[in-house]
Amino acid sequence: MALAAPLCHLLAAPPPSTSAAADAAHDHAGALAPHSRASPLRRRGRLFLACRVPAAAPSARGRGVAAAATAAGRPTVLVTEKLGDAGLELLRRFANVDCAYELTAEELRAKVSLVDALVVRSATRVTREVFEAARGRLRVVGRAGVGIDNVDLQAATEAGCLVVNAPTANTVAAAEHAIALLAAMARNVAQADASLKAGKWQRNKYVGVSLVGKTLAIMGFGKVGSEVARRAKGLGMDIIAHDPYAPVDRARAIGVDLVSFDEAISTADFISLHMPLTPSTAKLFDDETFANMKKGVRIINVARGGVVDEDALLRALDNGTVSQAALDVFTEEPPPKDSKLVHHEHVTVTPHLGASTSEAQEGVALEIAEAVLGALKGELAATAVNAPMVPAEEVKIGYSSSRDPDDLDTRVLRAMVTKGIIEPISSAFVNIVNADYVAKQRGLRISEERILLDGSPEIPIDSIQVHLANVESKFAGALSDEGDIRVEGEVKDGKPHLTLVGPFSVDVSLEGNLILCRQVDQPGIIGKVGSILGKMNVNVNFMSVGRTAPGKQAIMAIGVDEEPEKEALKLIGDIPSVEEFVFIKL
Ligand SMILES: NC(=O)c1ccc[n+]([C@@H]2O[C@H](COP(=O)([O-])OP(=O)(O)OC[C@H]3O[C@@H](n4cnc5c(N)ncnc54)[C@H](O)[C@@H]3O)[C@@H](O)[C@H]2O)c1
Ligand SMILES: O=C(O)[C@H](O)COP(=O)(O)O
Repeated sequence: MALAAPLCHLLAAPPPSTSAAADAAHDHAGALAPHSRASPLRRRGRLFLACRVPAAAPSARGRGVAAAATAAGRPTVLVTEKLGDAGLELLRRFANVDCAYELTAEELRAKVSLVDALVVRSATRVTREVFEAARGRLRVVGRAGVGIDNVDLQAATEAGCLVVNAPTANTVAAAEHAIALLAAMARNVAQADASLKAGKWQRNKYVGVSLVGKTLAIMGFGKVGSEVARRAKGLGMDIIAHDPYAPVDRARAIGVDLVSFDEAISTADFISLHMPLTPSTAKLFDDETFANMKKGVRIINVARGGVVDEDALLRALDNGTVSQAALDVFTEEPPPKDSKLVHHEHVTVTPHLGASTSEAQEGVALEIAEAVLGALKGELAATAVNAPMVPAEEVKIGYSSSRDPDDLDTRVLRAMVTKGIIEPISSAFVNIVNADYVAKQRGLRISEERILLDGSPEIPIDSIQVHLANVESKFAGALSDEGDIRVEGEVKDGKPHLTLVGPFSVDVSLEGNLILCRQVDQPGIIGKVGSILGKMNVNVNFMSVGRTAPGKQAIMAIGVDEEPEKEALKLIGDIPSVEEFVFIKL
């Protein structure tokens, strides 16, 4: 949001330097350091911030991307695996696209610092080292498919890089492949095909088993799992499913019973795996699990090789617990050439072809191209897998709006408030992706409140209030006696304006250079400050004055075109009635 970050930035004070960036901020502020005679400069206090925001205010991230795109030309997208033509064409309309397949890890690290987005499928390992090598430039990783186990999401989040996937376009393809493997395995299609091509005619050897009336357990009743269930029902199979997170109603609606893990594995004739690879599903199918299965069970895996302990599966095949397996995915891809599992006579294999239909690949490519381009434009991606979804707690942000609270997405605003608070006091780069993570890491916990107004729902947010405890302020005059800082702002003609600082009303455009000066209200101060700036060749582009009461405390907000010399700031500070001032570059 255009306003939230500058307002918070305005009030956050850099601590003693703890990093290179903080050092730089201090050095920069050396000539510009907050100055006060009357009170300690950095008082701890509470920040209360309220600002008005118009409907059309663009997101800060969006503006940043647009600005970057304008300054540096089109964004660059690196595509490291084969992508459908329609998706590539779409990407090429808005970005420079570098298709570089089969890169080594080293080559990927070398390229990634030169691109704004990276598009991968399952073969590219986007590791922490890749995000580190990107050195902050990489803004989006697009996974042209579902599984994101090849992307280090934690490292992406820490680097402020959004990860988006294409979760729906290959669902049917994967389900169809599971059914193809199920039928092929039951009827020994692959083995019989190889035998006949080798000149043999082995009708007795390849007697299969029927599917009708058999129990199929779907492990992971998500998009692919439920499509497999529908299709298998059509084959006359009885379907049970295990999924700790699947809604019972959805399963019931397609005639599937959700059962426990133990019941599923111990009663099924066929087991089809459709859960993601996560730390909790890794090697879920191990010796113990196989031992609890019905003797002679048949297993299909089009999910991820890593959910199965492949050595344990081999043992289960050898001892007859598992009579057949059909595998599209492997722990290591491609699997070693001499893999006993791949060469096992009771195992049917395909080289990770679940998503490989021309229809699915075109769909996935378009889905991911749209998501990546949207993310590069600063839009909130619906398929983001690491954007913050859960509000943090403690610092309180209130949004006054005429919109239904459910129709109010505040992630960008929350991120910008966090950015305004954290960036000036650290070397962190904060954006929509990592804001909650960085805030939590630094002990800044945020809660949000929506205040419903009577008005037009066309205007998403009318005002924002932020309560922030235990921040330090560069400008002690903004602190109330209770230790709160109150700031108000409003966006006028698309520009953020500061309208209140603590007890002082002002009207200041939050752009460019700003001197905030607190003094005792008396005639002549404006002239003195103006003449110092004039003598130093600093052009004043606006000035706004506010006071608590005649003759009491007053504030001057002065917009200046040039950054004043240290000497000019010192002279302002030396004016007897000036109690403190701060120079801010916005
Ligand atoms: N072989 C391929 O080419 C191919 C193609 C598409 C998808 N996939 C893989 O299939 C998997 C599923 O894809 P999807 O689109 O259905 O995803 P999905 O997110 O819609 O479904 C996954 C389901 O697994 C469930 N789950 C999570 N942990 C579980 C556990 N411990 N036990 C049981 N269920 C659990 C989730 O609740 C969810 O309902 C993914 O790993 C994906 O990568 C492979
Ligand atoms: O998770 C997926 O979408 C599938 O495993 C497909 O992977 P692929 O894009 O490498 O074919």
